[in-house]
Amino acid sequence: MIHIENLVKRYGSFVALDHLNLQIQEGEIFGLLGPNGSGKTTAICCLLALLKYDKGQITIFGKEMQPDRYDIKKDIGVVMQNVAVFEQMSVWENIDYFCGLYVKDKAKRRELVEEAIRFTDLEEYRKARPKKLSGGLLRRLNIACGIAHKPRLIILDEPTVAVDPQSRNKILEGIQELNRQGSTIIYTSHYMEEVEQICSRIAIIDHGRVLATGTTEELKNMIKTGETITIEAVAADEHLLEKLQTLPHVFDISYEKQVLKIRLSSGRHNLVRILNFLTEQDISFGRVFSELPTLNDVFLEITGKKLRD
Ligand SMILES: Nc1ncnc2c1ncn2[C@@H]1O[C@H](COP(=O)(O)OP(=O)(O)OP(=O)(O)O)[C@@H](O)[C@H]1O
Repeated sequence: MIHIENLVKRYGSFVALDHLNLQIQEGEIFGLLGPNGSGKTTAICCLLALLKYDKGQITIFGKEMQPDRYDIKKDIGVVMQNVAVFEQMSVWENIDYFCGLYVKDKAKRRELVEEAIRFTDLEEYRKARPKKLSGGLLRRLNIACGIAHKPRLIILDEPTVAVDPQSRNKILEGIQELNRQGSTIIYTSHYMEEVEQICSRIAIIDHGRVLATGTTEELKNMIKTGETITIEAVAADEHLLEKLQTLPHVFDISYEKQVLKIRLSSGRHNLVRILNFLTEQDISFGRVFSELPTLNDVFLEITGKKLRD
């Protein structure tokens, strides 16, 4: 559905997109995951031909994207990071206005507006003006305005930033429902948990480049970490840490404030082996837990830094 090839965007001498490549298939919830400033919004703005770029090619629905390709744009719904609604209009009127840019038939539009209101759970606020709404409700209104016309492609740029947990869950459930109803979704975020929860495929980006693409499972399989074992309240010395380092599958150990973190490549019986070893050495310990890799581990291994750095 979307091909982005070798996209380069510079702001003056600063390279915001550095030969970015993306392929998005129809029916996906595609996550663009990257830290603040990695180029997500710039990529979206180039994709929509809202920004000129220096190099590269973009096709959407098999057609080359240009600023005046309204035949492409009419099938796209966009929810940008900053809420953009009219203060002087009610919730209902705002959604009706934006939907009216695409749907001229009044009866059909009424149906679509009602559906968008139900969908974002804004029924009791339909007559309210935006300034009476909380941050979370305002974001839901912003989403309703972007999706009411039921576009084939929906692009959401960090729709859950600064949103309360209740609204956040509603937004995430809503996105999955839109996808089930047939829309392809592009979802940008720097929250790895959200991306992991809803996206069928993910591109990890940093410094305007795609570092890795795949399903969550595929991304996790690309890295060395298969399991992280954390052991609390353990008194370890250099000697013990050195011995632990020689156990099978162990490739990284950190020890701070009596908390031992051991990263291992995948393998069977890792946890049992570590605990047996500590018992043999007569080392006491507190809580123990083993975690499978997260997208943060993927990001950490690929870039050497945490996603929220
Ligand atoms: N108009 C501009 N002029 C100069 N630099 C810009 C401009 N817009 C963005 N940038 C820079 O380009 C880089 C990419 O920004 P962009 O907003 O695309 O990142 P992002 O991943 O969407 O981050 P965020 O989550 O903070 O929005 C950042 O370093 C940003 O400071």
